Amino acid sequence: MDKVFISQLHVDTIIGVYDFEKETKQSLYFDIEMLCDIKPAAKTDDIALALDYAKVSERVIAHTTAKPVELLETLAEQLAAIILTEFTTTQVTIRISKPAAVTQANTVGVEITRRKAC
Ligand SMILES: Nc1nc2c(c(=O)[nH]1)N=C([C@H](O)[C@@H](O)CO)CN2
Repeated sequence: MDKVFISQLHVDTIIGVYDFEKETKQSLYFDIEMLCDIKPAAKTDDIALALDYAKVSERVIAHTTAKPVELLETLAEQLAAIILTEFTTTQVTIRISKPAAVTQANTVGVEITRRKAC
């Protein structure tokens, strides 16, 4: 199966468990892989038949900045459900990195893979 991907999409937003995290935006980075068949788009050279990574990126930014949540897990599950519902992909993998969360680490985060229900 083919993939459309988004690498290191940067979004500043309110996210976190602790009180101090509810006042200042922090950086998140998203890596997203979406399984799909790219042949219809390739054959026709038509963006309407493509899984549009720009539209997915806009949707991820809009949702991530709309309503704060505490856990990266919550955000990852919400975004996976949105992408599987609104875009023509059968499986999505979302990795969210929060580099400022643990000073001793380069970055930390979560990764999930979810499939469209049959
Ligand atoms: N598995 C997770 N662990 C932690 C999260 C999280 O979202 N998922 N969040 C925090 C805090 O918000 C942290 O980022 C503050 O340093 C801690 N652990």
